[in-house]
Amino acid sequence: LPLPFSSKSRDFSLPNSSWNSEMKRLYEHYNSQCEVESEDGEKQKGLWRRLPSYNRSLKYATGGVYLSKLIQSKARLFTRNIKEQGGAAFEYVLFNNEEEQRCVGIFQAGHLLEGPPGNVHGGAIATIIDTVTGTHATLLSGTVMTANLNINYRSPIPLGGTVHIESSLDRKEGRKTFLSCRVTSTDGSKLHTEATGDF
Ligand SMILES: CCCCCCCC/C=C\CCCCCCCC(=O)SCCNC(=O)CCNC(=O)[C@H](O)C(C)(C)COP(=O)(O)OP(=O)(O)OC[C@H]1O[C@@H](n2cnc3c(N)ncnc32)[C@H](O)[C@@H]1OP(=O)(O)O
Repeated sequence: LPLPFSSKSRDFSLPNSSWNSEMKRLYEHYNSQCEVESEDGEKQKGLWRRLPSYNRSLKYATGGVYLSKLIQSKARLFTRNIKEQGGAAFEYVLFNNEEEQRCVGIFQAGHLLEGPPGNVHGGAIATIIDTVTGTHATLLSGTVMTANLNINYRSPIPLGGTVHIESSLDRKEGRKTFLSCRVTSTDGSKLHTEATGDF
């Protein structure tokens, strides 16, 4: 596994007591497809892989940028830095399907992410889309940055609710990777957000 995915620190993408039933159900849906049992009872790699998630990536930063010891020790990943008890902000887990070049995020939006009354802030939605597509682009193409993220907000996401996020590869052009992303209700019937990203 690439370095950011292989740390020994706490893995934030495992179920915790703040997860609602939809979050747990979808987690189980994908997690049960990460390992399959063959006819002779052997365990085999499945279609999906759960991606672990840690609260810091800076200690892995390389290159010539000067990072003070203070920043190095205090830096935390934006989506994993809320000290309050679990469930207050971003609860999410990502699963990758390498064969189909699809990456799925299951996202439960906590009470600290309010924008319009009772609904999730558009910036928080952009953040989780950037996280899913950015991670997907990294898995597909190695080290990348988000160059462009285009978002259409179609229907509000209720605060406290769980949504299904799916990123898929549109095309690669030289060193550019183009992805599409859809945020829907967990049963897929309601479209919340559509986005495209260039990395
Ligand atoms: C994605 C990272 C994932 C990491 C995963 C780690 C493991 C998991 C751990 C934790 C998961 C968390 C995951 C979080 C994910 C968050 C990701 C972010 O939010 S990244 C921060 C926001 N992005 C910036 O700050 C970029 C700022 N911009 C730049 O640095 C440059 O502009 C850059 C690198 C994007 C391009 O600069 P140039 O100098 O390399 O290249 P030039 O020549 O300008 O462009 C190359 C080609 O791209 C097009 N291009 C450039 N900018 C574009 C734009 N805005 N829109 C469309 N095309 C653009 C150009 O037209 C050119 O195309 P032609 O080759 O000519 O065909």
